[in-house]
Amino acid sequence: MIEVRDLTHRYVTEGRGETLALSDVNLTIGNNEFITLLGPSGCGKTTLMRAIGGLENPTEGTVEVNGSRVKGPNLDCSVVFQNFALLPWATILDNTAFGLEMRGRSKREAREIAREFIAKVGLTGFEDKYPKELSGGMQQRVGLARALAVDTPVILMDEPFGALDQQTRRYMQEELLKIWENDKKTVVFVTHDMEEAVLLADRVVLMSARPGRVEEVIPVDIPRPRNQEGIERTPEFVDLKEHLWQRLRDMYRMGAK
Ligand SMILES: Nc1ncnc2c1ncn2[C@@H]1O[C@H](COP(=O)(O)OP(=O)(O)OP(=O)(O)O)[C@@H](O)[C@H]1O
Repeated sequence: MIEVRDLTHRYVTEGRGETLALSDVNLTIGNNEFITLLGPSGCGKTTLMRAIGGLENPTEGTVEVNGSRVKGPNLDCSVVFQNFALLPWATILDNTAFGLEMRGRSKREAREIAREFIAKVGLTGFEDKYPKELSGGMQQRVGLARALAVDTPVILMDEPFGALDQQTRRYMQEELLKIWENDKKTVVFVTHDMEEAVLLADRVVLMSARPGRVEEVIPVDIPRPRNQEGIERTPEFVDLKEHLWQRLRDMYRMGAK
């Protein structure tokens, strides 16, 4: 369970003043829940995700993960970044094994587990390649394998498919859903794509324009397993998308005034 209480975050940049990124955010996320954070650009989605992972120390308020207050990088969470964040000098196998070694596994054990997760994301045969030899979609599969391999109860994903072309993105969304449905974990997934937010989520957390607040929490009661083609035809999907679009459009209009 993740408990975010009264979270406010201000970035202070020397000589350029302060940015109030989040204001009084409250949110409870259940175990094994898939949450998407959606909101206008710059509303603080990444900041909230980083605060949950202990990568950002909030100005006010608290985050608890499984009953423990987060005070620094949190070993209960693994992160998948938009730009993959792979080590360019390490092979796919070593990139995937890295987090396991950091958590104290022997090299042999880490590599064994890494191979299993490389297979899960469909990259068997690429273990000895380097990141630059792989397409963007394949690199992000490595990012996913690395995050899954450490087997944390929480996975934080910061627009992980944002840099991919539309087809690859769709494929990756479906792969992620399959993996998550087989081995559920708590996922906090940042996106600015309404369709992606609805396709993946148990609940969509809609945030207001900066300073980010929780504007609305919207349950997605569309049955799983889901895929893009199937879901697009459901009236629930169409209605949710329309609702989100109206809310976001209002926020952009307010921002433009
Ligand atoms: N390290 C930083 N120093 C100063 N300001 C920052 C820093 N990181 C983020 N900000 C500012 O805080 C606000 C929230 O940023 P954040 O990246 O959390 O938003 P976001 O909703 O994830 O944005 P986007 O959808 O554009 O990726 C923005 O105005 C951003 O410019």
